Amino acid sequence: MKAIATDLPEVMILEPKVFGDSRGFFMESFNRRAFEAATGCERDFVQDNHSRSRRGVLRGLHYQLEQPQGKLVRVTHGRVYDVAVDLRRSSPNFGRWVGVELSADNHRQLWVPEGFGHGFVVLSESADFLYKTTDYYHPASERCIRYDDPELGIDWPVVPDLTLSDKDLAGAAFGEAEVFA
Ligand SMILES: Cc1cn([C@H]2C[C@H](O)[C@@H](COP(=O)(O)OP(=O)(O)O[C@H]3O[C@@H](C)C(=O)[C@@H](O)[C@H]3O)O2)c(=O)[nH]c1=O
Repeated sequence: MKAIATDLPEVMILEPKVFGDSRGFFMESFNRRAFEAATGCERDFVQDNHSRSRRGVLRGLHYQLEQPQGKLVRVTHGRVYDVAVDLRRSSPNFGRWVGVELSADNHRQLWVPEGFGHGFVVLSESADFLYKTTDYYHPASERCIRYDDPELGIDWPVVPDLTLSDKDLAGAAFGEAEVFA
């Protein structure tokens, strides 16, 4: 497992060791010890999620105010551009974001800790997106910030015909959103 820093110190790219041979490949997609060594974070992951989306689907930017979730995210089919935004008012990086391409080919994972907003857009014909979370789904405290908030200024790749859920279309402006202390 190789850890690669991003511009936000708490957000990390993890690259599992991939063993390829004539049959295909093998990798440890999660190893608690390796995760802790790479990130310095001790976590109990309690939920695994899997979504499938077609090209141009954009999900985000999501977070839960209560039961905030750390997310270890990856793609097993296709390609996405994945974004994490620091939503902790006390952070020197409050409002800053990082974006990383995750794909079935690059096997990259992104560790998005609690206190960050998260979203992605699908770049391939379809994408299977898998992630582990450190707390349970808590719809009552789920929040969404608009992906295209001008203050955040996320540099999303250009993908024609974006598709968003009604919930995501109704996302809050960053400046008006309830965020973390
Ligand atoms: C996220 C989630 C959704 N659901 C249900 C609620 C709803 O009926 C259906 C679809 O939910 P959503 O539209 O919220 O799914 P989606 O837009 O894929 O939400 C996800 O987006 C990405 C970007 C994240 O970071 C995740 O944490 C999560 O918020 O699935 C669960 O049962 N458990 C869950 O953990």
